[in-house]
Amino acid sequence: MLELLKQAVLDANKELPKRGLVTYTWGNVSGIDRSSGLVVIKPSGVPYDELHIEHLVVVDLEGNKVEGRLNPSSDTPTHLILYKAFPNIGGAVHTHSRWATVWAQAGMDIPALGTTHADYFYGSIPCTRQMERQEIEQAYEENTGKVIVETFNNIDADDVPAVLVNSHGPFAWGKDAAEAVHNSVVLEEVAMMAYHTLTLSNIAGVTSIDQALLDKHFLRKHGKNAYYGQKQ
Ligand SMILES: O=C(CO)[C@@H](O)[C@H](O)COP(=O)(O)O
Repeated sequence: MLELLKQAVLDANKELPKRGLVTYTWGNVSGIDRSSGLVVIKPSGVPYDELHIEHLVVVDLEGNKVEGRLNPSSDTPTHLILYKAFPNIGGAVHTHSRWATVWAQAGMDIPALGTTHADYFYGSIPCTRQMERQEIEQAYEENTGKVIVETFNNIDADDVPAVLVNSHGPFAWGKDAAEAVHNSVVLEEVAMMAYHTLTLSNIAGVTSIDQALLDKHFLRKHGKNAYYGQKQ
């Protein structure tokens, strides 16, 4: 089981540069085996074109290294907090993808402006609040996870599988590492579309997708029947 997970996490990490979501060693992908509670994650600082399966690091949910000679990603504490808080996810990804990072640096939620967004995200993609100096200076990566969970206090993480970390960049997740990367790719696309839509909207006056259209596109793709915006 763990070997299959390692291969899936390796493939997902290799997908990031293929999709143009990372430069150099930025970003990281992890996956969890829920039966054992073990997490496989990219090692810190290893270029993607040099990454091999034996480089991957295995940690438990407390962050203890179980397997691997390299250090786990510096963002490991963030990934672990997401796995603890969001029980249905099996994979998580962090990138500095350009358009999503633009929204994160501006501290702005990405509004749902069209059906491309609505097919994957049931509403705005939130940006976390700015962190306090102490949260930054002490255990930044762990506090990043905490502020993400705080942001999702009233949002179902299964319905909006992505977040923008203020002044930093996006995290996305899914049922496994591959789906987490898929959601990260779509996030980057809708971040660019939204930026340009709002730029044009000064003329067209567009502010948000019609609720019925949001319901129709999200709920039908995720096995829920829309009834005027009420999930059944
Ligand atoms: O966000 C950051 C740094 O700002 C990190 O995600 C790096 O982009 C990748 O760190 P490692 O996974 O190599 O430790």
